[in-house]
Amino acid sequence: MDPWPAPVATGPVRATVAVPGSKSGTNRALVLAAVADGTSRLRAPLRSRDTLLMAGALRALGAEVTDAPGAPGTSATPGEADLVVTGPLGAISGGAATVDCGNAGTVARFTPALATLARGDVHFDGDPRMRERPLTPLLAALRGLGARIDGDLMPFTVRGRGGIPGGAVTVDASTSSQLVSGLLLGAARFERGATVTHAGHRLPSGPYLDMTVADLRAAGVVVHVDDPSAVGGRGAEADPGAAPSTRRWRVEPGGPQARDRVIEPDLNSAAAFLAAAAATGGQVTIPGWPERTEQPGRMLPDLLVAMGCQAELGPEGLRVTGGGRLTGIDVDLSDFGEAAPVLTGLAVLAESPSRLRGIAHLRLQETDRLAALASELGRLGARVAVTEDGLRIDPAPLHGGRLDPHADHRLAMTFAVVGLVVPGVTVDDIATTGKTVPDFARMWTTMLAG
Ligand SMILES: O=C(O)C1=C[C@@H](OP(=O)(O)O)[C@@H](O)[C@H](O)C1
Ligand SMILES: C=C(OP(=O)(O)O)C(=O)O
Repeated sequence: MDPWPAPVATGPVRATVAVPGSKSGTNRALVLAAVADGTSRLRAPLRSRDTLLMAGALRALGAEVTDAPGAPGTSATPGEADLVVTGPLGAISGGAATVDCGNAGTVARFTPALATLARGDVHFDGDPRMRERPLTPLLAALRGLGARIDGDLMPFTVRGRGGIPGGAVTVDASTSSQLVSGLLLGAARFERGATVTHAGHRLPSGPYLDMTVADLRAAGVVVHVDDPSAVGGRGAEADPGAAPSTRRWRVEPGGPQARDRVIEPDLNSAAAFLAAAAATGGQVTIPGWPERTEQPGRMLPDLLVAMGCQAELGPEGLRVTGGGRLTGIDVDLSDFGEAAPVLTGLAVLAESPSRLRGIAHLRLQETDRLAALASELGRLGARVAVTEDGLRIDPAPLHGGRLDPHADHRLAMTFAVVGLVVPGVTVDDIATTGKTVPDFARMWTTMLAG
């Protein structure tokens, strides 16, 4: 396929952009609904590669997942249908099932625990990259809770026996918070629930663990969380002198209950559109921006303000106004690594250097994000250096070039942002954005048309 010519903004971008639902919210809600006894409804869910893969996985495991007309006004995307889920999963047809995880970390890490509840063999596989992403600590922990699993990495097979005893287990989630979420989300269906202790040198993406706990509690599951300040920091990067981070969760057996919930807009998906305002000195409004949320994207307004923008949350949503000049930032993104690509895109346009820290785990995501950002933006003349735990970006004059997003949705969106102000940027495989933002290219053109 021909590369996508990133459109150049002819002036400051001014637009209101309704972004689709949260990937993390949709996939947690799907999992909890599939494990619950009864029928749940998700309003304004995300329909993208990652959530369709999740729906497919849950169907394979015996849940019913169907589309139903949505109530007007609930979705940022007009006409978007609800998802109706009937659980509990467990009955798999023919005694065996296959789960395709694609390159969705949430599918690969959240569904193996559910497969232990089914009766039969469940084979897991995914994109070539998913075979390289961390899973071993999760599979070892599930074995510790009583599961039978063949394999330590993808592909692997869970030999489901209709349930597992559960109990206490320790897992090193330094490479991904999803390794803990994947244990907690199924644990209420284990006979004795689960007590999960993280022991490792860091725990990235902490807000996603808070989201997991909040969603479990909202579905009626009893979860106890040890005070993180009492047991060590979280998000702290590996430092030989630092105390290892420890955190513990206890999920009691029982539940979750079926429920009806509205999925928030995906604040990570909003990032590229807000960055368009920052890059061009324009103004972009995201309707439906929540006043309170577990999504780490709540940090975006402050990050953009630190780079020279104004941000205001009002009745129309979050409005970000670019200041015309961008300043570099020095920030620890261990809680919010997903912001790193787009912030790097802005940092290469900034007048002063930037330092993004606390994101060593990005090496293990959709691609090695640190290496790919440095090499691809380097093709435009940008000075992006990989450090032990992140990136250092120094100002440099930029020119056009052809960029490969390495099958990473956030890299593709980042390159679109840079292309707004650097003529001659083309992006291979812009459709890779469909992992979380279906129709990104059309949304981008519509934004530019105001
Ligand atoms: O639990 C979740 O929904 C997510 C957790 C994070 O993963 P890591 O902990 O691997 O960073 C995040 O990057 C991912 O996009 C979504
Ligand atoms: C890291 C990400 O995804 P995944 O859920 O596949 O880990 C992401 O969306 O930035």
